[in-house]
Amino acid sequence: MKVRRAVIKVGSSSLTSPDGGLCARKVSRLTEQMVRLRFEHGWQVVLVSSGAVAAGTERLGWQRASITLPEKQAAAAVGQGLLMAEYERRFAEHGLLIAQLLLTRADIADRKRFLHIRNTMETLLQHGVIPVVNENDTVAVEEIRFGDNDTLASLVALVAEAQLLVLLTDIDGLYTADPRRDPSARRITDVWELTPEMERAAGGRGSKVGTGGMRTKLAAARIAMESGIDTVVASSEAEDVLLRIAAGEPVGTWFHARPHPVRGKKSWVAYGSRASGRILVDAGAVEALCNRSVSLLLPGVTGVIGTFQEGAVVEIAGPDGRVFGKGVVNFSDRDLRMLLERRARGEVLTHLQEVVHRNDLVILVSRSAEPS
Ligand SMILES: Nc1ncnc2c1ncn2[C@@H]1O[C@H](COP(=O)(O)OP(=O)(O)O)[C@@H](O)[C@H]1O
Ligand SMILES: N[C@@H](CCC(=O)OP(=O)(O)O)C(=O)O
Repeated sequence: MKVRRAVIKVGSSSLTSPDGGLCARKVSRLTEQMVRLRFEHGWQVVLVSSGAVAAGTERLGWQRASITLPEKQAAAAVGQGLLMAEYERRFAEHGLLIAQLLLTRADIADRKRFLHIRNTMETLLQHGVIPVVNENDTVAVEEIRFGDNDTLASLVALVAEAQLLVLLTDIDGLYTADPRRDPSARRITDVWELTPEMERAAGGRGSKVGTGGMRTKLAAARIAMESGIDTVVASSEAEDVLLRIAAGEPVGTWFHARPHPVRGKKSWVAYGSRASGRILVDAGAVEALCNRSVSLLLPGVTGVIGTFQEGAVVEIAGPDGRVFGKGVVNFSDRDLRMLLERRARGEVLTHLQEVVHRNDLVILVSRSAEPS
C-alpha cells in the first residue's frame, strides 16, 4: 500500500499524565514522529487529537468523576487552547505550521459543509500545514455529536481521502477480549473482515480519560475499510510506533481495506450523511439494486417513511423492513406519496420514474456499517 496521506488519531490517555494534564513527553514523542513521517516519508499528515476535556479539567482543578455537561464543555474550551499551544510549539520547532479544525457530526452530514471542510483540508495540506482536528465539544449536543474521536477520525479520513488511518491508544491492538478483564486474551494482528465475534470482544474504555474503548475503534475501522482505507490500531507508547507503521512492520492490529470499496460521493452518502427518511421497496427492487448497478425506479417503490425534500439522503429498505442501501432521492416525500397514489389509480407514469439515480445510490455492504 502506498501512503501519501494519513490520518493519525491520538486518544486522551496517549497525551495525558495519570492526573489528566497534558504530558509534554508523550506529546513530543508523537510530534517528533509525525515530523519524520512528513520529511522522511513525504507523508501528508492530518492529526485528530483528543485530550481537550482531560487537559482542561486538570487545569481548572476540577474532578472528572463528578463533572456536569456544561463543565465538561467549558473544560474542553480551556483544554483545546492548551492542546493547540503545545502542538504549535512542538511543530514550530521543525518549521511546521498547524491549523485547528473543530467539527461536529452535523458538519459532516451536511453535503455543503462537508465540501467546505474538504476544500479547506486540501488547501492546508497543499500548503504543508498540519490540520489538527477535534470535535467541537462546546457546541456538540447529543443529536449532533460524534461522541468519540475514533468515529470522527474515520470520517476525517474520508474528507482527506487518506490511504491510512492510525488510531493510537493505550493498548497495542484489538484483542480476542478486553485484556484488562481477561488475561488469556490474545492480540489479533490482521483483520480482513470484521466478524461478530470481534464486535462482541470489543469492550468499553480502558482509562478514566478514554471514550468509547475498542468498540468505537472497530466502528471507525469498518467505515475506513469499506471506504478503501487501511486502519491500524496500535499503542502510542510503543517505540517509534508511527515510523514502524510507515515501514510496514507488523505493529498493533492492521485492518485491511476492502478490495472493491465505496468511494467518492458514495462514501459520504454511506457513512457521512444522515438519512432524513426511508423508502420501502419490493423484492424485485432489492434483487436489482443489490446485484446490478441500476437506479431505483418508481415501480419498485412500495412505501415512504418520514419527511424529506428532493436531494435529501434516504435509507432504502426491503420487504423485511431491513435497510440495505442509502441514496440521494429525486423527489420529496410528498411528491413520492402522490406518485404512488396516482400509480395505484392506474395512471402510467413513464416520465417520473427515477427515484434514486444509481450514481447516488450505495448498497451498505454490512448492516452495522450504517451510520444511523
Ligand atoms: N477486545 C479489546 N481489545 C483491546 N482493548 C480493548 C478491548 N475491549 C476493550 N478494550 C479497551 O479499550 C481501551 C482503549 O480505548 P479508550 O480507553 O477509548 O482509549 P483512547 O482514549 O485511546 O481512545 C483499552 O485500554 C482496553 O481496555
Ligand atoms: N473531544 C474529546 C475527546 C473524545 C474522545 O473520543 O476521547 P478518546 O477516547 O480519548 O479519543 C476531547 O478532546 O477531550
